[in-house]
Amino acid sequence: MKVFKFGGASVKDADGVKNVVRVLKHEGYHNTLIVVSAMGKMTNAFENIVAAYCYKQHNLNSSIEFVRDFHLTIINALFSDKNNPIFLELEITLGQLSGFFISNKKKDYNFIYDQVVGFGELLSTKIISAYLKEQQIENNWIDVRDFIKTTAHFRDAQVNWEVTCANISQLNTANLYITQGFLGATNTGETTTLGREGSDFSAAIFAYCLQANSLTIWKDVDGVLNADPRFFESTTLLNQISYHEAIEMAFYGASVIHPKTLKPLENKNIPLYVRSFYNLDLKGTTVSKGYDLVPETPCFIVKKDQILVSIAAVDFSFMVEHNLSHIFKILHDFKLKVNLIQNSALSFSVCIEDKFGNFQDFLEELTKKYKVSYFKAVNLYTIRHATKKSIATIEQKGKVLLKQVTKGTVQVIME
Ligand SMILES: Nc1ncnc2c1ncn2[C@@H]1O[C@H](COP(=O)(O)OP(=O)(O)O)[C@@H](O)[C@H]1O
Ligand SMILES: N[C@@H](CC(=O)OP(=O)(O)O)C(=O)O
Repeated sequence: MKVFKFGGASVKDADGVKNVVRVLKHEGYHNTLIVVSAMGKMTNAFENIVAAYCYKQHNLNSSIEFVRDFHLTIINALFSDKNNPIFLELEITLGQLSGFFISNKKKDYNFIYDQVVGFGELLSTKIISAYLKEQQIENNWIDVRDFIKTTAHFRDAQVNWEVTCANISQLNTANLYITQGFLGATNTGETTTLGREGSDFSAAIFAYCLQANSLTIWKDVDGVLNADPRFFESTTLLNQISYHEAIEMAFYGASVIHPKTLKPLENKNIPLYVRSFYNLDLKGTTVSKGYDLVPETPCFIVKKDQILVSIAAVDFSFMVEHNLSHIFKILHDFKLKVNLIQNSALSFSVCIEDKFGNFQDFLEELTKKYKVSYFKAVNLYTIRHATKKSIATIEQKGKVLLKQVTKGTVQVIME
């Protein structure tokens, strides 16, 4: 069996959905399970619905209307028969969302978030499944929440591998299935999510439990490149990457593959293909056992909008274990993601990402005990397989605030 994953970018409009059919016809679609994300940027739109409901940040009805219009435009373009059941299905699904708001008694933001954003994947898969049927491609729509079982850590649920694999192994590998990325469920049936951009991971879970022959992630780029083409003018396609190299790249922030995707594949030696959904003749990138990097070339990863914080003790005492463990506890308490650390005798620098908007509260807590200075909106560049020339390319972009060199990897924070 093979597993395909189509992300939001590949199904952002009606042409994207038509292109899924083209891919399936080109590649063959028996013995295949397809994992799909919410269409385009719909997860962000559902986040706005959550904010409207929880914080009254937007108007709830108009936020839901926006999502409804977006999907309606797509199905209007896909289905000429306006009696197709998908039109009713859209209303029923959005009715379930409104029903949740009426019946919900819980105040937990993370719980509410997961119950709401999951509708993005439910809608995208229902629409694609209906369109495949319309195109005479018989397929089985399955609800991933019956298969991937997780802990109740809403927004960052951990997979219960044993139960999940037992569920998934019930699938008939001769069929074509379509299911949702990003979602799971607790054993009492509440929807959970695996973390933003987690659909790659969902696809890897299916590949692992099905002992699939391969996982293919279809992208709007030719494969994994040596840099994000949005930020670098000239890039090189990487033909082959080892699991280990890919894990390192994803860990440092190469957003083309979600970091959790690779380990399950490596454990069962399942190759990952990253291919262009535009150009089906290209081979793309293979991530597998074997050469680390072909061609061997410096790889650039950029993380934007970071904060560089320098911390020193007020009494000029050394920054050693007890200070550091205290600082890490505060970082953890405020859910700040640490992307780089560097320390000297008297100061400790940390490059952080403030995903949840907690930086001001963190600062207040930290300044009770430490002298703190910081630079906001800095960029963190990581160069794997760095050469003198590649480092110079980055350093000429502006002022270097911090540089760290470890074997083969150079990290530079630029103002
Ligand atoms: N090293 C890289 N190689 C290729 N693409 C990259 C890389 N790093 C970041 N990207 C970006 O990842 C994008 C594809 O990922 P994404 O938009 O999240 O797709 P999807 O919605 O299908 O998951 C590309 O358009 C590209 O800008
Ligand atoms: N829709 C979810 C999950 C996901 O992985 O999406 P994508 O495959 O489009 O990155 C998100 O946007 O976070």
